[in-house]
Amino acid sequence: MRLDFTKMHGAGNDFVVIDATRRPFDLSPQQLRALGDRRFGVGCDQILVVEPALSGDAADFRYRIFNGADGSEVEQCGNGSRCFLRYVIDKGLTTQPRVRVRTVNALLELVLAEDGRVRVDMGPPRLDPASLPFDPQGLAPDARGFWPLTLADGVAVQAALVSMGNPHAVLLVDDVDAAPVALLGPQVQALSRFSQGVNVGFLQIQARDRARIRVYERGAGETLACGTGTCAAVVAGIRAGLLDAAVEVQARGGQLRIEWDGQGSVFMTGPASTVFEGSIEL
Ligand SMILES: N[C@H](CCC[C@H](N)C(=O)O)C(=O)O
Repeated sequence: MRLDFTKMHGAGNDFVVIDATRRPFDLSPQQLRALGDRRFGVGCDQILVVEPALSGDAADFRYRIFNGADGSEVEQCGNGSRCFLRYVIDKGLTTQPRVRVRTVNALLELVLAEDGRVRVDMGPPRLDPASLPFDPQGLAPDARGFWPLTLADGVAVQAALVSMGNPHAVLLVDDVDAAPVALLGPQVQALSRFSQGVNVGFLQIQARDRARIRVYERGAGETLACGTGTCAAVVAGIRAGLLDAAVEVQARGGQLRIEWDGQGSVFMTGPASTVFEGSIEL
């Protein structure tokens, strides 16, 4: 089948976007993997599928998210949500600068800002282990909300556990450039306590309103940016008393602004870019 797509990125986290507003989405997991393959397909971190809202839903659209490396469907994608808004505006699927979109487990509100960035109400973080899910059996978090994890080789790490609709484990590091992301990321993901897998974030705090981050994503490996991972990391830093309520975070692919008042929604502001249009025979 021939498939038209749009290639986009949000701070370097890259996406293949598919318009399923006029014809039902019916790609198989192997077709999704073929699409996401960086050698034999288009290549992307995630595939975003834009669908009409269900009738009677408060949302204006639905959008589904699939990890590019393994075709797994996931609950949330922060950088993807910004690209989703850019896409529906540029494609004339909406004339509104403010759009509500339903994902698997959330209703997000997105606004196009004057400077072309997109601000997303990501909803509140969830901090109970069951929301990731994470099996806390025999463990308890420290006063800052960090849990002791023992990796397969006996190495002990401390991680804050935050759900943004998808699961995140956040480690504090002194220098993200020196952090052993490719080593620790898979080792944390391999823990059976994360029965649905986990995204592993590495947060370097530079000031109370400035940080750097790298994320080893579930179903994608290290990406140049991870919106939900950045939200989760700032929530962890605020809860630990290390960050203020508004933080500029530098990822390898770009910068995101994260705001959280300590109890309500997390707000993320950042870029969304279209790279090219294409079609592929799947
Ligand atoms: N790999 C993530 C989904 C994409 C999240 C990320 N690209 C973002 O911007 O939030 C997961 O399996 O939960």
